[in-house]
Amino acid sequence: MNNQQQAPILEVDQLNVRYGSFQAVKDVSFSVHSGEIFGLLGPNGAGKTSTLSSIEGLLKPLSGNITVAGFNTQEKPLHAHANMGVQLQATSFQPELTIAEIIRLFAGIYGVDLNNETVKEKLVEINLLDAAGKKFGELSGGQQQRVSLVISTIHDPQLVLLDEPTSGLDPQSRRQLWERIEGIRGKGNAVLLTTHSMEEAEAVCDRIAIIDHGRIIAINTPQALIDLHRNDPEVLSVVRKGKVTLEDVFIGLTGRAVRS
Ligand SMILES: Nc1ncnc2c1ncn2[C@@H]1O[C@H](COP(=O)(O)OP(=O)(O)OP(=O)(O)O)[C@@H](O)[C@H]1O
Repeated sequence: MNNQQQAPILEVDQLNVRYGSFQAVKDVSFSVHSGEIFGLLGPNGAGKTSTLSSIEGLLKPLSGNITVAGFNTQEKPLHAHANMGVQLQATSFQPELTIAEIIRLFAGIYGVDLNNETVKEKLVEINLLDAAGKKFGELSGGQQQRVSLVISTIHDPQLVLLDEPTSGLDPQSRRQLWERIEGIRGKGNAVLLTTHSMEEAEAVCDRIAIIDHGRIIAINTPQALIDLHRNDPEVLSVVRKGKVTLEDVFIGLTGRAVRS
């Protein structure tokens, strides 16, 4: 049985999010399966973070159902949360704590028993063993991202949620992070990420959803989206170097206008 036939690890059904009178997410439905990296792509303000925050339980949606590992996030939030890992922003970490202290602290929060040897293994995993005693605030952006990713997976969750995990990283750090994200998939777990990078979406995502003005306008593999839309007049009108790319399809589908 392939993973698409199993029950999805994440199911978002008819999600609607409203801020006051403004509806940011409109009838969004999609599912993510074990062993899959799924990307949410969309212009600024499209509703990606609102969707992610609803899954994480940080935002109460107007309507819709979300299940994680079979648990409804509103009815069984603790069970749902136990099965997800959320990448925290750098500002969520106390800058005066060392990396080793942060790993121990979050292991405690997640109820994971780490001894000195397993903390060391985590540090080796993110190439930061030599920096174990460094304060978080002294790390580079790339190093902070690596710490943040290891924290989000410390309890080996079945679903990992990453909001623009590689923004601001140099190509080397970005590649390294891609490999770590692929490592999560390699263990049979699932990743839902948001990104503005079409290169990233093509390189690591098995499937992507393009979201615009709060609605999903396409879901497919990156290659299938290119193949399906390569002859659309809107796509052809934005092709730059003769070969249709995912970015051409994205701009063809979402329009050229810069969002506020
Ligand atoms: N707390 C809030 N109150 C009012 N409006 C909000 C709030 N948070 C988000 N919005 C609006 O909802 C819409 C969707 O925002 P969201 O952050 O989900 O988009 P996004 O796709 O993640 O954008 P970006 O790529 O810029 O991060 C935007 O128009 C935004 O201005």
